[in-house]
Amino acid sequence: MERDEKQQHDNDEPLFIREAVVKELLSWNDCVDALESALVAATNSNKSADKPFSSQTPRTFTPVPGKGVLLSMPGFIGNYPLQTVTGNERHSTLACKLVTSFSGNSKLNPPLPSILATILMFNADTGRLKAIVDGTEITAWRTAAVSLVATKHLYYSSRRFNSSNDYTLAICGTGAQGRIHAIGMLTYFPNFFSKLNLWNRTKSRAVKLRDELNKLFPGLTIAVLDNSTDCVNDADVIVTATNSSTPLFGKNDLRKSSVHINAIGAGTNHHSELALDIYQSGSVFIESNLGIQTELKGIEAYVKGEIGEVIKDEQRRDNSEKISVFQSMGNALEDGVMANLIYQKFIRL
Ligand SMILES: NC(=O)C1=CN([C@@H]2O[C@H](COP(=O)(O)OP(=O)(O)OC[C@H]3O[C@@H](n4cnc5c(N)ncnc54)[C@H](OP(=O)(O)O)[C@@H]3O)[C@@H](O)[C@H]2O)C=CC1
Ligand SMILES: O=C(O)C1=NCCCC1
Repeated sequence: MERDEKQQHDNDEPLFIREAVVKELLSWNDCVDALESALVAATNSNKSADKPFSSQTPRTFTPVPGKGVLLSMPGFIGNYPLQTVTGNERHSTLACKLVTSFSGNSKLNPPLPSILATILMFNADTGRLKAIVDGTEITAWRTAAVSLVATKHLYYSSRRFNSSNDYTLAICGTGAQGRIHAIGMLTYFPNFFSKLNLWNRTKSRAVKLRDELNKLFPGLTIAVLDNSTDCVNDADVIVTATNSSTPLFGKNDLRKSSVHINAIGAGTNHHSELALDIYQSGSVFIESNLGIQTELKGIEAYVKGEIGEVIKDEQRRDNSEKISVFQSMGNALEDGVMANLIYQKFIRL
């Protein structure tokens, strides 16, 4: 099957990379490295011979009344470094992700993921369609891996040599994103977290995830909490991944002196999961300024900078502040580099 697919590609027909193959080719270290490139490129829109750069328009939202929404996410990333089996090479990628969000899918029998995606890759010199890559698993992994990048640069790197790694991770919302964030955090930062707190509106789903994680990470203490405030109370690193349109917790619910939050979910908007006092007292970082005017409309907080600037060390968390927030929205550049990472691995299989 795979040989046939590659044969087609040799005849200049677009390649199709299906979900099962994508899953086999994903790894956390590769994802984090590739996404750091995308996030750095997001900070630079000027064509450059030696630096990564990008070109992007805001994504569009086509509502399907009462059901869901279709997003189209085009983006170009130029001259970015990507590690492949043949070494560290420079790449340029033109891609467009089409992604649907239908929150009722979990109630279907059998259930479907709420977020389903396809990524179209084009030849960046001619515009010709080069590959169609299943984007559902890529969307799940890349969203979690961008949170890993934010957590690494805003929290982990200044603590990784501490002698006692007894940090607590809290996950509010144990759907597809909560699950993959738990697996990503515990795999990419090994032995950093000694405890995991889980909370979900429907408790049985948190219990199911606890049972799965107990097998994957023996020795880790995992607690399932009855409410979101108890879940975050003793946490050092927090992930929120729900459709909640009202805040899950506020600043007074956090006991630790230094806390990093990755806010992933989108309820009414992308900043409805956290109370206003968290945004107003913390350092807030985003993926790209492009999203501020459109998708962070109404956020009553000062956004300190883009994660790409933190990676380049041009922006930092102010460690005198108790809280840092990575306000995730999702960005087409991330999907472009991820599709290319999978494409490059696939053609060398
Ligand atoms: N930032 C980004 O790049 C991305 C963001 N997302 C967003 O992340 C969120 C989670 O996505 P995903 O995990 O794929 O979706 P799932 O459908 O798999 O999970 C949804 C989760 O949200 C919970 N939830 C739904 N409504 C509420 C509510 N009113 N209050 C509290 N919890 C609620 C569900 O709880 P229950 O089990 O009780 O139904 C479940 O835990 C979504 O908002 C999605 O749009 C997704 C992909 C990328
Ligand atoms: O970036 C994405 O992909 C998504 N972002 C918001 C919710 C739907 C998927």
